[in-house]
Amino acid sequence: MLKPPTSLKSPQFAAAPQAPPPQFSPSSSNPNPFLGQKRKLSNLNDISSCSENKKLAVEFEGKASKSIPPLSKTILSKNAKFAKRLSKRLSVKVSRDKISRLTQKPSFKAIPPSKPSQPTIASKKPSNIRSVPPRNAPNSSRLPPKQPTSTSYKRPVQNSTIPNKRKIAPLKNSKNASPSCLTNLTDDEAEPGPPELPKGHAIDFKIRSTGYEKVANYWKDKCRSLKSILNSLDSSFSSTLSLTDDLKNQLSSSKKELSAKLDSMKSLDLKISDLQAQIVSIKNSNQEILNSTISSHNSQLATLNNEKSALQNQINDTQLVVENKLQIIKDLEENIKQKESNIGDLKNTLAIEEITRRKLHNTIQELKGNIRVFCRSRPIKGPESEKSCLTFPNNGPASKNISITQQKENATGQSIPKTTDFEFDHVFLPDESQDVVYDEVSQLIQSALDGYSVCIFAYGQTGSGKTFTMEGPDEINTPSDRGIIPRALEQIYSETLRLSNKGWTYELGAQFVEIYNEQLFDLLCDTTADEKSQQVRSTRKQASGDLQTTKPATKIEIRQGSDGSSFVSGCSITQVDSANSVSSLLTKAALNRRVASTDCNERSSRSHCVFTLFIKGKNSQTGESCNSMLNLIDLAGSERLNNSKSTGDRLKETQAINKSLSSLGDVIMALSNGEKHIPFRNSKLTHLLMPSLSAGNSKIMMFVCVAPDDLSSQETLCSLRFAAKVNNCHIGTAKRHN
Ligand SMILES: Nc1ncnc2c1ncn2[C@@H]1O[C@H](COP(=O)(O)OP(=O)(O)OP(=O)(O)O)[C@@H](O)[C@H]1O
Repeated sequence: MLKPPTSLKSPQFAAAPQAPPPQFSPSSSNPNPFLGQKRKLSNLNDISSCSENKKLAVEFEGKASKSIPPLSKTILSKNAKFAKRLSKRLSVKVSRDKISRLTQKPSFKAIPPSKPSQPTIASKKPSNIRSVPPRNAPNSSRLPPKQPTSTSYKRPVQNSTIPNKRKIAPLKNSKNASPSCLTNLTDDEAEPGPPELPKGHAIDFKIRSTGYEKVANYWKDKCRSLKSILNSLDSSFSSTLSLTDDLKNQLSSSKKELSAKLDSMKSLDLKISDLQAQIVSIKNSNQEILNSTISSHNSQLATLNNEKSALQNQINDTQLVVENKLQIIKDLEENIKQKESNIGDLKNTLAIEEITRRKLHNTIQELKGNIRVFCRSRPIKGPESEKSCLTFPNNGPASKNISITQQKENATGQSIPKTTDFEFDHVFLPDESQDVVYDEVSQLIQSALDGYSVCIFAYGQTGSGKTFTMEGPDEINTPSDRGIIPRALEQIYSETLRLSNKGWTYELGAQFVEIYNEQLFDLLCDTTADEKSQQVRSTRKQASGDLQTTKPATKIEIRQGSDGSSFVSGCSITQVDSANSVSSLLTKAALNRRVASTDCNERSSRSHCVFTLFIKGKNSQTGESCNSMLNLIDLAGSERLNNSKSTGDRLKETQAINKSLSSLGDVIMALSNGEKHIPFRNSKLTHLLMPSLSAGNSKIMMFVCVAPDDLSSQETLCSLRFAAKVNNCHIGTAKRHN
């Protein structure tokens, strides 16, 4: 809030126009009526201006005093100071002291013409109006010395008062005149007016006129300075008015802002009331939710308490049941102890029964013959399908007969079919699966686990199905494709696990030897392919008589032990202690055999493969033990030398094969005939199989594999004749090896 300028409220400001002395009123005695009239007009203007200023000051004080900016405040302050000074000059110094002195001069009558009273006035002029000295005022220093006043002269005080009162009266009634202004004028009226000048006195008149002229000039200057002051005041008031207008504008804008604020306040009040209503509604809804939640929780709590009591009842019941069960368990434990003792007895009985079973099984095998010959014909291939030399009389599930028909020329040169019939322990038809074949073999495998040495041969010409029967096809897609060797290994391994429940523990060691050109090769060795290839090349050169071998082959030899038993030195034996080891060793053997076949043409057909499984078992319960061998032999092709028309290396291969096959026949015949000397050492094959083929030690099974095509009829016939010869052998009962 800005305060209005205090100077504008001062009563002295309004007193400024009261300066004119009362002695200048128009009077009939005034020798210069023009000057008196001018003085009157000037006083009126001053008073009017004073009233106007007062009016503006009051207006300013009433309306715009509350918001004057600092600049206008400064201007007003300056104006106020100036007005204050002006008021002092006019009201105090001029209107009272100076003018009264001028009017109280001694009577002109008493004053000599050479001593006018004007110098006295000039010498006592106030310092503050020094800036406007009367132009004709004589210098006080040059004034003549003061003349003594005449005693005859008296100042007519009351006469001079009346005209002044008459002149000021309208100002009293002026609407804008301030009380202080009127008061000052009244005080001046109380002073005595100027003495009337004596008439007809030339010298006095001259003196008086000179004095009046000086006073008039003095007041003229005063009026001019007052007018200039008045002009400056007008300009300052005009600026104040413009400021007032600005303030009015600001006030109106503030009013607008205030109304806008009021409107926003109203809207805020509305929002607040809405929010309060929302709060109340939310409080109510939350209270409802809380109440519902509390009630639901209370109901849940009640339910849980019911469940808890029910569970407590169940626990009590369960504890009773548990106590009963514990009692039952005690009874059962006693029963178990009793049963365990019974089981021990039964185990002993079972072991005895197992011994009995083995004996019976062996009896059955002996009744079947310790040399058994099975015949298996492979299926007819595409080009051979037109004609087959084989027929199967008494075709059935247990067929034993097979017939081969050949075209023979009679004495007259006519082609006459000639059929030769053979009977074996079992004849497998071409479409019979590997499973059916293995069913007949598995009983003999069981004999190997029971402690008997077993030899299973696959004999036949090349391409008749020997490898298919012993190992399976080249690509085994399903377990049913597998041949005798993988199935036998699997059976023995699983059987050792089963027999472990009966106290048996077994050690299984596998050996896989290839006999090529009367040389032994280890198919389970870790020899690299290069070493194997070198080994094979060396063997081929040795076989062909070229002694300049670059690297000697790894020597695998059959040696005689101190106890007379033979064994293979330098050949690795792989422990079979898991199902994985069974498959991995067969994979390794097939890989080694394939590498050898690459360097030696058709080697797989020209070599014997002997898989030997060494079985050592011990029964911790019965104290029994067993030590046996299972030999699974895939023989080389049995082509006749004359028919093969081989030459060179192939001829030597054929000769070596025939030699070993005939040695095998000779050994079997010798065993059958009961001869004292069995020619095991005539070939590497029979020498290798000597421990298994020794008299009375083995169970022998031979698969004679035949091809059904006409072109192979002669070789098929030879194979069937060899098998029939073996089938007629009786090598006595096999001995069990403990
Ligand atoms: N019973 C059978 N059923 C189906 N296919 C057979 C059967 N026997 C043999 N074969 C197939 O006949 C072909 C020759 O068989 P395999 O190689 O076993 O004869 P092999 O007598 O071992 O010959 P090699 O003496 O040359 O080794 C193979 O393709 C084989 O899959």
